[in-house]
Order: sequence, then structure tokens, then C-alpha cells
Amino acid sequence: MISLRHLTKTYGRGDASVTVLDRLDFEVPTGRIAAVVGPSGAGKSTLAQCINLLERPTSGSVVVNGEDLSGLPEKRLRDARRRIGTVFQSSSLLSRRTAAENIALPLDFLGVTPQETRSRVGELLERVGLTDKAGHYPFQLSGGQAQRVGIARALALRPSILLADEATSGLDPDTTRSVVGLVRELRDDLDLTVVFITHEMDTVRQVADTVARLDHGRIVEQGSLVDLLTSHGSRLGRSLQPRRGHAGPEAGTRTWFVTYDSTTVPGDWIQRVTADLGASVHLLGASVETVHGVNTGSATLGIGTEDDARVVAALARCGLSGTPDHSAATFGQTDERILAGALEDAA
Ligand SMILES: Nc1ncnc2c1ncn2[C@@H]1O[C@H](COP(=O)(O)OP(=O)(O)OP(=O)(O)O)[C@@H](O)[C@H]1O
Repeated sequence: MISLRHLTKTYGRGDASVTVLDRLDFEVPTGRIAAVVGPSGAGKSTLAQCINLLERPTSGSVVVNGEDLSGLPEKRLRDARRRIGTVFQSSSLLSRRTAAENIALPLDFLGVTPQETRSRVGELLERVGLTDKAGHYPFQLSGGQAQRVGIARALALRPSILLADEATSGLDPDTTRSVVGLVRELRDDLDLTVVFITHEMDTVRQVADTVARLDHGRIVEQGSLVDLLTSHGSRLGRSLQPRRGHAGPEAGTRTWFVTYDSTTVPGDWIQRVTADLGASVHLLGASVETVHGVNTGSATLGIGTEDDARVVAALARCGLSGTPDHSAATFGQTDERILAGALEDAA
């Protein structure tokens, strides 16, 4: 469990000082994956560095598994840091060391016997699926493999906390999915508490149990991923929605933007809404995913009725929330076309 209380980090002094974290309160229960998102410069990396005490907070406390790390003297702090593994963007492996030697680094520093190190490194390589790459140097590894080595190294000292700071940035979507899958698997097997810092909302939807938005050094919004995905009123909830394009509307229909507003939207909702309205319902675009067993997402529809209130009610009966896009209403366009046709006929 990680518990941050009134955490403040100020760099510099006097007029030149910058407060990056501002009396921030944040909690991650044991065994949960908390994603932290926020604009560039919001303080996400500083937050990670304060959790693993690479940066000393200016004030406030960092409590990990019941122990307040912020007040510890340097020697005890070094011991406490071993319980926190960190993975960075681009894995920061040492180029002159093989994958196995990189993973062994924290064990070497600790003076673990060579035999014990070999066995632990072998175990970790197997865990991250890279036994056959033990003797490869970083330049011989793909981005995803290097990141797996970084994760194995972070876990070398059997930490209970894993901090991932932009660990999947720069990886392609398939590699990201596999690294994220590994993080979730390790969390399940080792009961890790994970703070996952990222700016990629697709990754957040894959990895997180909870999401917090950091802005100007404070957590300004947070909640469970599933709650946020069905709460389109919140800025964080909206930003988590996948965005896709959609086809143009057909004549005689009005364009509606529909979001999954409940955790129980039936799979056949389009048929149900069509039957309920007794009007045509065209699917113009959709992005729907199952996140933690719950269907979530949004769709763009062309609906052949002008009775907005009935549409809203029919959608709500399926757990959906809908807004008509009046700028794309084709009833008006149809009228214009009819008028244009009539004028042409008259001419
Ligand atoms: N050592 C330092 N001295 C002074 N200012 C710093 C220091 N480290 C970070 N900052 C400032 O703190 C602010 C937050 O930086 P941080 O790297 O934590 O943001 P971030 O949210 O991780 O940004 P990004 O998404 O761009 O990586 C920035 O304005 C940065 O310039």
C-alpha cells in the first residue's frame, strides 16, 4: 500500500523556487494498479521520484506498507528503496552488459553470491519470457524485449511496489499490449502494488484498476477505471474514451453521439433501440471494448426520427447516453436538397 499525505516538492529557493507537487494526497491499495495521467510538466515523474525517495519531499509523507519513508535516515532509506522497483521509458539498460548482467545489477550491488544471482536472474528471465536472450546485449533486443529486461531488473530485489514511468512510451501497440499484459500478470502473481505513469489513454484502459489525473501538482480527479469509463460527465472519463472517426450520415437521419453510460449495456442494443423507436438506426462508427469484463465505449448513429426525447429515452433504456449532433443533421440537408430540386424543376 502506498499512501501519500500532503506531499509537497519544491525545487529551488526564494523567488526562483517552483512547487511541482502541492500538498498532494494519493493512495494505492496493495495489489492494485493505479495509472497516473496528466499534461506534460504536471509533476508525474517527480511524483514517481518522491515515491521511491530518489527525491526527498519538501514536506508531507510517503508511507509504503505502513512505514513512513520520508523521515528515514539515509541507511534505512536505502533498505526501504529495495522494496520499490522502478521501470523507466526506454528501460535504461547498460549497453555493455548483457540482458542477464543488467538484471543482475541490483543483486551485484547488494553483494549477493554469484550462485544465488545466477539462479535469481534465471528465474526472472523466465518470468519475463526471455530465457533465450540472456546473453544478448541491449542493441540486440527489440524495444519490447529491452523493456521486459528493465522490468525483470526492477523486480530483482523482490519489491512489493513497482513504479513504471512512461514504460510503454515509444513502443508499438502490440508490444505495448504485451508489456502491459506482463505487468498485470506480475501484479497477480506477486501481489505487486503498481503506479503506472503514462500519457497514453489506450494503455491506461488496458492496464489500470484506478486512474488519477495530476494537474499543477495535485490529484484533481480520480476513480476506478470502470466508473470513469461510464462517467462521461467527468473530464477524465471523457479523455479515457477511445476516439475513432465515423461515416457521414444518410439523408433522412440525424447523427447521434452515443456513449456507454452503464456497466450493463446489452450486446444487442442496436436492435433494441431500433425496435423501441420503430425507426431506422444506422451504425456510422463505433469503438467498443471490454474493460475488466465490462463493455464500454461510444458509437455514432444515424437515427431516422426527429423526436429527440424518444431517442434519448430509448437509448437510456439500454444504459446509453445520447446527444444529437445538430450540426450534422441531415433532415435539414434533405429539406435543402428538396428545395434545390424544386428550384431546378421550376427553372
Ligand atoms: N530538478 C529539478 N529542478 C527544477 N525543476 C524541476 C526539476 N525536476 C523537474 N522540475 C520541474 O518540475 C515540473 C514537473 O516535471 P515532471 O518531469 O515531474 O513533469 P511530468 O508530468 O513528468 O512531465 P512530462 O510528461 O513532460 O514528462 C516541470 O516544470 C519541471 O521543469
